[in-house]
Amino acid sequence: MPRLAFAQSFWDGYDTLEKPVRAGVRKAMAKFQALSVSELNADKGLHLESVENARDRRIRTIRITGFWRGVVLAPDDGSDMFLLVKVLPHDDAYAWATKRLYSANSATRALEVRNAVALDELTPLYETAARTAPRLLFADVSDGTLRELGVDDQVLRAARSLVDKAQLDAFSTLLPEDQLEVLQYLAEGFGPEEVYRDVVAVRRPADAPAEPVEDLATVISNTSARIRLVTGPRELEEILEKPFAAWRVFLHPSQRRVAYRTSYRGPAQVTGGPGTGKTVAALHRVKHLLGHSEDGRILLTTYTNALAAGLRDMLGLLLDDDETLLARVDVTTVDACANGIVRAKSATPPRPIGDREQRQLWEKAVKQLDLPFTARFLAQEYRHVVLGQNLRDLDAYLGASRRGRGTGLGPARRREVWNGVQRFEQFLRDRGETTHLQVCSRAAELLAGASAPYAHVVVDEAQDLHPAQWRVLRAAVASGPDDLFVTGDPHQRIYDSRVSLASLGITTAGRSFRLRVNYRSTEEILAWSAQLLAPVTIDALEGDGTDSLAGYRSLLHGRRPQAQGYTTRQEETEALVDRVQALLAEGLAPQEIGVCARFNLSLDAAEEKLKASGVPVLRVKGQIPAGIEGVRLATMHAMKGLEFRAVSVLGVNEGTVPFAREITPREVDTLQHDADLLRERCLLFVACTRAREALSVTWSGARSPFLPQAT
Ligand SMILES: Nc1ncnc2c1ncn2[C@@H]1O[C@H](COP(=O)(O)OP(=O)(O)OP(=O)(O)O)[C@@H](O)[C@H]1O
Repeated sequence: MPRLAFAQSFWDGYDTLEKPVRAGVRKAMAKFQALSVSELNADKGLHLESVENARDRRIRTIRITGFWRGVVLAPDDGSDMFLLVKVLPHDDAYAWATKRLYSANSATRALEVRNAVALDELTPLYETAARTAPRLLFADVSDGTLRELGVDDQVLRAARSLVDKAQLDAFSTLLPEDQLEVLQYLAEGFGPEEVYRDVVAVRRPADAPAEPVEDLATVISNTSARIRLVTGPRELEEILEKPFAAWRVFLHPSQRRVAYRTSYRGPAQVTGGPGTGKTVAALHRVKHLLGHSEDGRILLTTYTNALAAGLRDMLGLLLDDDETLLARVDVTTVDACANGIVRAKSATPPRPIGDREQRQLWEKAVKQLDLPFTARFLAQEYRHVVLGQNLRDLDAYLGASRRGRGTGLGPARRREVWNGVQRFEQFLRDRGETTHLQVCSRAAELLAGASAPYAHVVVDEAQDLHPAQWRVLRAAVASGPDDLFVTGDPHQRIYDSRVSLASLGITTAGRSFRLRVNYRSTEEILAWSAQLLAPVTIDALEGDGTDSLAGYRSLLHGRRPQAQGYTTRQEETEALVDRVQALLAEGLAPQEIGVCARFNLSLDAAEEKLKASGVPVLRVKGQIPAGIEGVRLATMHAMKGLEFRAVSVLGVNEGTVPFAREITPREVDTLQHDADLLRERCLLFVACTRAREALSVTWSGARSPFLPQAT
């Protein structure tokens, strides 16, 4: 009986195939499970036939419907594994099949595919131009090194003709996958040893023999990052029936390496730019940890309730809704977790108040005590210094370091601050209220004296957590192997939190990993968005040193983002309506389009105009109800964790982005001023990186100073 495997390329677009075509795929695939190899070859309906002039003699087509064909790689070496690689309309299928060549990578031993015809045609043209170029892209890397990294003759020749990264990008859809990645890493300036470690070693089977084995079945089973083997009819039915979420099955080797590492000796950290699959890695880690022991409980946290709801759904999908496993995982925010811990131990449940109410109490304290500070200054001092360091009395505050604060405070001034703090806390007690961070401090205290409730804690969106929240997480699990698994991106810090994880008893040294391949957005969207952060330095997730987006890239390509200014808000809104209409006409579903702005207020006009032109809309506040049609309208903060095929960011005006009122004046506190600006800049970055295929950024009047000059 033949065996069947699916290449990831098969799923690109599978979900958008029409029903009869999908039914045809199911019928054809069932034959691969029912017939012998010779029966398959003889089957009239399947019509498994070789392709004339194909570069790869193993390429076959099969009949799916009258008009659609499947492209299959068939074994010619006596092995029995068939690989379904594409389903396309008849002519496209033949055009695709003729040009492709599959081969085993000599270093990773995985199956790769290239457009051999296009490479042969283009390389001589680039070679001619390269002869007069002052510098070649891979001038510093020897042929020997490239070969050790798996680069073969045809790719070597192409690589030697490239002068810059833009040309490598132009070749990216033609080159074999692993070799392309090697070249991209080298082009980003990584040394050959790093490339070997991060691209080759993670894929190469541990027991790979010295000489590559060429039989198709072995090579296919070496390619788990891109190929899925089907083991039985039920599994076949399942993968063709369920909407296919590639992230459940195909992990990038760098994701697999971090998520399925048997055990870490202590806290582990995974960083990476937007869309690099950090959330996916965190979910797979939970799956791995569940398999580790029979009964340990796991806490999976993220920043907001809406994100937690999303994580819960994804975990259900990953664990096939296995109730026993799911019952062992608490998926929640740190605040909700802390609240539960405090509630369990006290007569009255904590009643945390929001930022606005806290601001009012600070104002009242300033007024009553006639303090020489603004309410905002006190609130920040309380957040960053008092709660940040968990200072409990005046002496502790008088002796505390105020690192990160931009104004010096002598002892007399500190006493005044402390009076304000006491008054603020008194107001809360009098009202029977508290704040989320106070609840966290209390929860950490309660946990300190008890046995830790969790065997493992997995943290997503870690960049936004406050030290008080980290204390809860630290206390929720005993220090030791696999205690904390933390994912986050410091470029996406949109709440004003500063932490040094080491000072909180969380050291990830030697257990820090980085993801670099973006699965969400096109390279054009990434490159454009990354420019927004080019002028600034970003502190590392763990609080020591800095982070960068070096090597961060996408394998997807598409149109360039549009950035456009308008004279009036009305014109900007009208242009938005036209853009949305055009996207809908292109075939996007309304819910695949996201529109966002700095404030809810700015979205009102857009909502009204879109509705008036007959476009269904849905305002996103918190969790999105599944299945409701409508273009999503959200603030930049609410965009966190979401993604859309097309995103329009509106009102990127001077005074709005950054929002002038949220920026501490430089003369009040220079460091806070810079931190506020950085937070707003990151917010714009987060909004833009939610786009998968199309991004448009607009403003009316003077544009935001964050937008690059060339825009
Ligand atoms: N191995 C994979 N195969 C296919 N798709 C993937 C893979 N990993 C991630 N994705 C997809 O890429 C997108 C981004 O993944 P994810 O949300 O995990 O990234 P992230 O790094 O957490 O992003 P952000 O920091 O921007 O929130 C999602 O649509 C996810 O399904």
